[in-house]
Amino acid sequence: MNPDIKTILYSEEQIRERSEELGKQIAEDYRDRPQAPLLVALLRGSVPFLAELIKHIDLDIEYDFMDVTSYEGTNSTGDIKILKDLDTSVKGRDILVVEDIVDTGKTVAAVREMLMHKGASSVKIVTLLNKPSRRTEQEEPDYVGFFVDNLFVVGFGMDFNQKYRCLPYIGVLKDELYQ
Ligand SMILES: O=P(O)(O)OC[C@H]1O[C@H](OP(=O)(O)OP(=O)(O)O)[C@H](O)[C@@H]1O
Ligand SMILES: Nc1nc2[nH]cnc2c(=O)[nH]1
Repeated sequence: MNPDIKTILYSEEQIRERSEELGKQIAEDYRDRPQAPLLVALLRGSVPFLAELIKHIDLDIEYDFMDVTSYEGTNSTGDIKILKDLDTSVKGRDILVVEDIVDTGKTVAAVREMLMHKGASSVKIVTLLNKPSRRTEQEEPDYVGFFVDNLFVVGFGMDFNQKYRCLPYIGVLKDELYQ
């Protein structure tokens, strides 16, 4: 275990199993749609979850990336900036936004609005973690891996000042490191 980690909340195995359940559920829910969904993964945090999830969605899906950010350290600035937009057209498509965590909900609220504005047929959200205690927007993800309390978590894509994204599990840092 990384020496900076105080507690592991979800292990690699738990994440894999839950991603498999979510992938199967998503495949079932979209099976009868005329076209398979376009997965829109939000850089950078969602990459490990996207990689795990797509193994388990037995449909002819496509994926693309957007990079939007609002965080500095552990604080949301509330100001969403697009750093990279999609290369794929969303017009008339069912979109499934892939997130590592929904916290205040500001990121998914802004992305949902942008995608609907560009003519998506539907926008749903799949997130590995849901932290409803800090929600400020009326956003409820459609598919949730796990719930977390009001803790700043790292690992499996999630960073603290760009560190710890590559840990294969989700954990909490030792108190003295959150400065
Ligand atoms: O619900 P919210 O309060 O908006 O927070 C959730 C967002 O915060 C993190 O992104 P960040 O902007 O840190 O970018 P990253 O994915 O590159 O780490 C995370 O990946 C979510 O996208
Ligand atoms: N790494 C990380 N990023 C976040 N963005 C919003 N909430 C969190 C969190 O708990 N951890």
